[in-house]
Order: sequence, then structure tokens, then C-alpha cells
Amino acid sequence: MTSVLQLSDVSVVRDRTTILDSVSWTVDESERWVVLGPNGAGKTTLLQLAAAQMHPTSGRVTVLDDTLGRTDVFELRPRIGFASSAMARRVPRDEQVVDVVLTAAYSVTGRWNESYDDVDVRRARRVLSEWKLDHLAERRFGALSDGEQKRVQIARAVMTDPELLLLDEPAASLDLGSREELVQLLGGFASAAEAPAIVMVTHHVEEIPAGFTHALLLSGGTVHAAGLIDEVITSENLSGAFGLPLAVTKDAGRFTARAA
Ligand SMILES: Nc1ncnc2c1ncn2[C@@H]1O[C@H](COP(=O)(O)OP(=O)(O)OP(=O)(O)O)[C@@H](O)[C@H]1O
Repeated sequence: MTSVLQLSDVSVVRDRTTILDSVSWTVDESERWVVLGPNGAGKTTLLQLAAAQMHPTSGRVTVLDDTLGRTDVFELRPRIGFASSAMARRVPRDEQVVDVVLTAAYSVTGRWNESYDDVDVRRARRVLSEWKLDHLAERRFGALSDGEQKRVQIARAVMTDPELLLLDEPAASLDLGSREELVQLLGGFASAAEAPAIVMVTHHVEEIPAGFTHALLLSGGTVHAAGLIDEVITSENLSGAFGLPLAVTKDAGRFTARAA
């Protein structure tokens, strides 16, 4: 198996605060990981390292065989798909949906060139269709519902056929119907043999799509548990990480959790 992401004894310190503390973690190309943990556990910071958007204070981060600090991140970043609300905030509100996705191929937000390659336009339309957005292709991004905008963010992230896909809370703020629609689409995408390695940060076990294989539980900047999803997402581990008694159940490939 080939690893796409490797953290060795990684710490991140900002303003004398230790955000990640001696984290070691490996993601292989066939794996789909969910990262869970309480507010402030360091999940977003971890994803920023994986996205080559940040360097560690100490330790080694290797992304797609390139070690941060010894590689040109501007060459590395196009190989990584990253969907986050921070990214979505950079998209102009009046941008057409098809252009939000298309411009990923040119590593920009906001359409700037009137003559894009036909092959890119065709791919953008195909990706929109895969994420059930084809009927919205000509709409303005800012006029979409939260659920539609989240799907556009993911479509943009997969437009470049990345080798590593990073999703920061893709289902946050969605209503039940939109969440279930997104979780189903993500589950289908993650189950395809040709899908890239995926790392998804979420706050809720209910948002983990069926087909995800591994879980990393962070707490206070350290790894509380990591490994196969059924061995990590347990009542005991979640209770320990979140600091209160929790009961976890699994049904038809999906998890639920509640106070015990
Ligand atoms: N530049 C910084 N200086 C000091 N502390 C920081 C800085 N950036 C982040 N932090 C702190 O680091 C901790 C981890 O932040 P991070 O956003 O990675 O956590 P998270 O697990 O994603 O949290 P949440 O679930 O609330 O989104 C938080 O307590 C945050 O306040």
C-alpha cells in the first residue's frame, strides 16, 4: 500500500499555544478517514497541514511523497482537493456555478479567462452532474442553498481529479434532508474503486458516510485513538475523547451517538 499522507511526531505551536502535540498518523491511498474530536481539538489545523497550507513547528509531514519544507507547495497543492467553508468564502457570490467548478482547473476563484479548454468545460459539467448539480450550472453561487453550496465546494475540490481529497465539515449547518443527500453522495463517491484517499473532518458521527474505513479521534491536540473505523468509533473511545458518557450504535453502515 502507498501512503499519501504521513505525519511523524508533528507538533504545531502558535502564540505559545500547543495546537497539535506529537501527532503521528499515516493515510494510505485506499483509505477513507474521518477525523473527530471536541471543539479546539486541532482538527482544522491537522487538515491545513495535510493541504500543505501550513508547516509544522516540529516533526515531519509528507504529502503525496513530498515533505513539507523541502518541496514547492505551489506544485503540490493542485494535487490535493480541499473543500472548506474558508475556501467557499473566497468564491465571488455572483459567480456562475459551472465557473466555480471550472476555475479549479486553473487554481483560481472567479472567472478570468473567456476561453477555457473544452476538455475542462466538459469535465466541469460531468462533475456537476455527479454531484447532482447539473440543473444549477447556470445559477449564481451566492443564490444557492447551503446544501447546494456544500456540494459545489466538493465538486470544485474533485474537479482536478486530486490524489488526496480533504473535506472540512462538509455537512455543517445542513438540514436533515440536505445532510442525508450529501452523506449518500459522499458514500457513493468514497466507495468507488477509483476514488482518491479521503480525509473528512466532522463534529457528528451521524455525518460519517457508509464506506468510510478509518477514524482518527483527536483530543486536546493529541491522538486519542486511530485505526479501523469500527475499532475507533466506540462508546468507550468517544466518551474518553469528549469527556462525558456516550453510547454509540451502528446500523446499516451509519453511526449514531447520544449521552449514555
Ligand atoms: N494562531 C493561533 N494562535 C493561538 N491559538 C490558535 C491559533 N490557531 C488556532 N488556535 C487554537 O488551536 C486550537 C485548535 O484549533 P482548530 O481550529 O485546529 O481546532 P478544531 O478541532 O478544528 O476546532 P473546531 O471543532 O472548534 O472547529 C483552538 O483552541 C484554537 O483556538
